[in-house]
Amino acid sequence: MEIRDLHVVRGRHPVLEHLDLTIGGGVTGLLGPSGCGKSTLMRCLVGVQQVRGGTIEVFGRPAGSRPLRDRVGYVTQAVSVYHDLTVAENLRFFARVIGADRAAVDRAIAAVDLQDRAGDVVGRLSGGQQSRASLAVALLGEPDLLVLDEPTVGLDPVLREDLWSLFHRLADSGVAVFVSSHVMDEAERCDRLLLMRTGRIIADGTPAEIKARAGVNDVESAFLAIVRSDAA
Ligand SMILES: Nc1ncnc2c1ncn2[C@@H]1O[C@H](COP(=O)(O)OP(=O)(O)OP(=O)(O)O)[C@@H](O)[C@H]1O
Repeated sequence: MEIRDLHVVRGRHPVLEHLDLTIGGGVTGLLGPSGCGKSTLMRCLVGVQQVRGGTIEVFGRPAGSRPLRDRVGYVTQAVSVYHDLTVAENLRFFARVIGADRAAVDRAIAAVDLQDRAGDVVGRLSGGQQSRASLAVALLGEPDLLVLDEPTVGLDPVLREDLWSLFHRLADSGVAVFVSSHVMDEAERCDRLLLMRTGRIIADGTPAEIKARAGVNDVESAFLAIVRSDAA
């Protein structure tokens, strides 16, 4: 994925200013405080954000273009499955929409480890299970890129851990996973970490590299140190 000179204005304010970024395989984490532009950047990658300037290419095609429809999965912050349908009913419904077969439904449910709850109505599942059901929908088309906007928000540490393990299993199977979070302790789970602040990427590297560069032991301190040296 190649982003060049991306410029986005939302409302009256510039949100992303001349952003350049290349994203590859593995689990890439986008971390930064609320409002820094993470969702906006993700919306650009999936091609649903109006941009003022710049280019965004995914697998060599313009973001959002037709050939990418099955290749990019996107999970927004809101749970995007029907609460009054079961997990399996949701998956079968979305499979019909995108033309995926029955086997894809079973594979997606298995990938998020919801086989035991496939017959349960989504509204009666836990938050983490609901997030996994949304993720299963995104997996239906067997995407090569998964864009996940704060998928672990509001989940307890055990469920967050489960989801991160799932992201790594997906990445190991060849899916590029691009995931945002504003929880700094999740940073350690990323293969590559992008720290974002007010529409700019202020650090880019493995968690170990970023900590070493800042001379600190945790990503939160690294973030603060980088912000301070940036301001100085
Ligand atoms: N629909 C909108 N219209 C105008 N401005 C918007 C809109 N959505 C977001 N913004 C602004 O764009 C900026 C970036 O928002 P964005 O949602 O990308 O941030 P974020 O880092 O994803 O935040 P969060 O972690 O809270 O989801 C914010 O200043 C926000 O106020």
